[in-house]
Amino acid sequence: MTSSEPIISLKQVSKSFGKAGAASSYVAVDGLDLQIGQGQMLALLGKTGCGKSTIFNMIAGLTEPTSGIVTVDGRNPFREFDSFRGRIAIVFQNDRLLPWRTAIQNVELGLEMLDIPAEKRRATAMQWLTTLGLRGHENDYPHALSGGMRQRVSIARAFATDANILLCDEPFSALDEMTGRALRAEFARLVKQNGKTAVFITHSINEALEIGDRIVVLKRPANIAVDLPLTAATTDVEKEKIRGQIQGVLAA
Ligand SMILES: Nc1ncnc2c1ncn2[C@@H]1O[C@H](COP(=O)(O)OP(=O)(O)OP(=O)(O)O)[C@@H](O)[C@H]1O
Repeated sequence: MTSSEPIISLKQVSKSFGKAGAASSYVAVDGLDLQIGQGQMLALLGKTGCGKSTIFNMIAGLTEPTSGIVTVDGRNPFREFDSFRGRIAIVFQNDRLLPWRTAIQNVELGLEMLDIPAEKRRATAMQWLTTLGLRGHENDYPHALSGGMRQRVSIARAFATDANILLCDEPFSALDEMTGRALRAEFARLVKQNGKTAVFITHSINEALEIGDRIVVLKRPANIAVDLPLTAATTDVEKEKIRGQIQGVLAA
């Protein structure tokens, strides 16, 4: 696959909950066209309930669209769910670490599911914990770690599986401003350095402007309101214009 081909593709995708046409049927995603290129860092913004998580669930193959086509790497993530094992990692707002496992055992979890031998598991987990600045804390249990450290463990867990797609659901929003800012800058660097494709849901325009190289703002039901590319050459003045555009959509 060349870098110009989308690794994630949603074509005319709709998702309703409840029986189609019934009074209780609810349209969460409405004819969405979204192509995401390999190596892209896409920030997904939108008012609460506009369908962001539903989009993630369809990309991750956890739910099937009511109509339209979702492909990841050219394949159907719902119907071929098993073939995506270890290829897509999800990072949540809450670190979702298992409290009875140490930091390193939590990072090893995804590798255990992929049947990686114990020695290789340990080495890979340790390498990612070290990269995330947690060397010396590998045998700590989650309760002994700060919120920022726990989120570092969950990011190490996502990278350790070698998944080439990272779906991040507000991964830094539960952290204080300084911790969140430092971690997201590091996360963005690691995504680029390791050639991952990342889609992250955020409610923060600052966060989207800081680390996104594309910002998609959704209206409700989920469809694209604006689709804004950012490059290293995007100036602060242009970013302020983009901020205004996003605020306008979110206020509508
Ligand atoms: N399993 C479900 N059954 C019925 N309705 C659902 C289901 N999942 C989501 N919805 C509805 O679909 C809409 C979109 O939900 P979704 O969780 O995707 O939004 P979101 O943009 O991620 O919201 P938030 O920003 O609050 O996390 C909401 O109105 C929600 O109530």
